[in-house]
Amino acid sequence: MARIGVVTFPGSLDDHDALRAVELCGAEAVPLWHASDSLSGVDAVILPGGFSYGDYLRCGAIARFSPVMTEVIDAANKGMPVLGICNGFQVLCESHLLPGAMIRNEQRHFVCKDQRLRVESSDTVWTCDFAAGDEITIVLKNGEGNYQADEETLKRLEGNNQVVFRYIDGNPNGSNHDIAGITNHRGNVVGLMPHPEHNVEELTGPSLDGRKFFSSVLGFLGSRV
Ligand SMILES: NC(=O)CC[C@H](N)C(=O)O
Repeated sequence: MARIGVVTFPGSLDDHDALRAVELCGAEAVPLWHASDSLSGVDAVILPGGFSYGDYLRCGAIARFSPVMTEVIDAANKGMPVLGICNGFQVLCESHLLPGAMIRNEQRHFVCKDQRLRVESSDTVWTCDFAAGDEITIVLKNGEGNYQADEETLKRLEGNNQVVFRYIDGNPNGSNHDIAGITNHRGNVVGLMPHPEHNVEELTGPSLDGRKFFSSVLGFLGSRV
């Protein structure tokens, strides 16, 4: 059975939902601690949502220096699947595993809503069960989700098909090019602001669209073994 680790930083909020989603989708969920220098032999890592280190300095700026991140960066550079959800996406940008940066939402307040997205790329280990062009609904909840990158970086992301998710039916936070999620060149590291781990059960809704993130990576790991 594939083993997927979920890192808990001081101030993480959605680590338990991520662990639960991993289990619901058929993998072994492995809690990982920010101060650890081991990934406990996991096959993939999720950096969850929340307010790591109280969002001091900038969201994700302190978490990036956690001992466990040295291991995550090393494993990601060797091809391990890594998914950063919201605060996790912010940590991935601060770690330079993904380009660009997040600033305060354009309207200067926290946004919490069911967000429509278009899947732009199924060429990543976390989205291979989607088809490019699929439209999905995933919960969005953050204060600093406004994705910014310089023109050259945006051009490169668009040209290499590294924009994975785009906001549709309105841009909720001012992100450049309506970007909701991106991947690295290799397609093993994905970061997005909306929360797939909250969209895996009928009871809580608003969709089951989050399940495909987990089935995608399980398929990838299965085919790799
Ligand atoms: N839901 C989250 O992960 C929140 C991320 C971050 N703390 C923000 O407010 O932007």
